Amino acid sequence: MDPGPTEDRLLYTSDYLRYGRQMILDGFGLEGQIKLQRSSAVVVGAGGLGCPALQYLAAAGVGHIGIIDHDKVELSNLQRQVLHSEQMIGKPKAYSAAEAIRRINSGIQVTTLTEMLSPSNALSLLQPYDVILDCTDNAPTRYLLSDTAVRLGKPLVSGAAQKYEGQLCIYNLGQNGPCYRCIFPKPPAPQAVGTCEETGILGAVTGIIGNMQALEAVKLITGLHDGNATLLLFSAISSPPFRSIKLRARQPTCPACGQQGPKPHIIEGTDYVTFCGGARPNWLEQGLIAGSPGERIRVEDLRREMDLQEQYLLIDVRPRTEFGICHLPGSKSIPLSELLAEPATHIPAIRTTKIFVLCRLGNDSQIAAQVFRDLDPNLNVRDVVGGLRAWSQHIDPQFPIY
Ligand SMILES: Nc1ncnc2c1ncn2[C@@H]1O[C@H](COP(=O)(O)OP(=O)(O)OP(=O)(O)O)[C@@H](O)[C@H]1O
Ligand SMILES: [Zn+2]
Repeated sequence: MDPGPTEDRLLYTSDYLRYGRQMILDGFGLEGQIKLQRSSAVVVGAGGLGCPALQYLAAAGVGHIGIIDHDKVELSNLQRQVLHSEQMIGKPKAYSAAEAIRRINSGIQVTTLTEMLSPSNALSLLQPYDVILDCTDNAPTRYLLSDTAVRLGKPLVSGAAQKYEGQLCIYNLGQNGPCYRCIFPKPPAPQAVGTCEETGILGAVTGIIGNMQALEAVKLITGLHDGNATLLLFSAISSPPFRSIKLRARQPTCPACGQQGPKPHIIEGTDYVTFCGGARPNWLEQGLIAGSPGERIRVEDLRREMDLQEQYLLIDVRPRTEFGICHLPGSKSIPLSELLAEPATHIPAIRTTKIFVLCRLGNDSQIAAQVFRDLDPNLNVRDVVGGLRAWSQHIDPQFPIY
């Protein structure tokens, strides 16, 4: 039985072995390990970025790790959210991640929170931690985290990843480091930011950024960080894949961290969703309610039309890559982007009695149907409500949802 640390043996005996490989590094040493052990870090979002970040923070021996995530594990998460497993589908991500990192390191304290971070709880939930990691996926939470980090005077290690690309930055670093608002004073339009579900993401890309978030946190805690704020840009398909931009200093006029000091009640008084342009539309629901009835067709009716053996044309307007994943038999691929670029070239091919336009969720198909109507008002065009997702839900459960 290891009696535990003493005055001249500051770690458990087994911890000298466990952490020896990093303790022998110049600039790290026993001192670095003790700093890690006495430190705390909170990871907001236990998804694609949060999982690898948590894995390395736990393995390195950060003494207290907080995990905040309100979501549950889904099958589509497992491609990149590497702490979760098939057995954990349906369970809260915070618990799943906590269990996984406790298996890696039983010597650390792990606190889980299954609440959504919001203006009313952010200060109290993040206050106990030395370093905050932003591993979330939406603009309102990014601004909220930044304002909270400024108010609490803590560094915010922020990661983002989409498609083949990633970004990494530490905000509110030291005395002069800018906050997220300094660099991005205006949020992007809600329709300009897609979720991983909409835009796609390669798992290893989130792995790279999430690992680097853990690395930056370890550097901050152990004093290895040089204190310079830079924005690191990564693209898996560019050469070279990494670029680094030196960030300007804190903006004197910034409402969060500027010279006037934070605007009073900036956290409590901000509706972050409205600030970021309002709630993102629920595309699926929107697809189910928009449009006039004569211009739309439900999947059940499409099925009947297809069975009638009459002439019809079924146009799938998803990108070709998605068409290549799965499509309905007999459907013709005309990607929306190609249709919008050169509408007229597609018109001769579609002079058929009935034209049905289809996409993944039922939104792009509405745009495409309108393009056809604008080209020729006599065309009998209807878009398929709810798209292929609805086809899978109501007609053919074997048709893949992705
Ligand atoms: N305000 C918030 N409070 C707590 N957790 C948050 C907040 N905003 C986002 N998250 C969490 O951040 C994580 C982001 O990870 P990621 O985008 O990889 O997962 P996802 O949302 O499950 O992905 P997908 O878009 O494929 O469904 C999610 O688990 C999400 O629940
Ligand atoms: Zn600022």
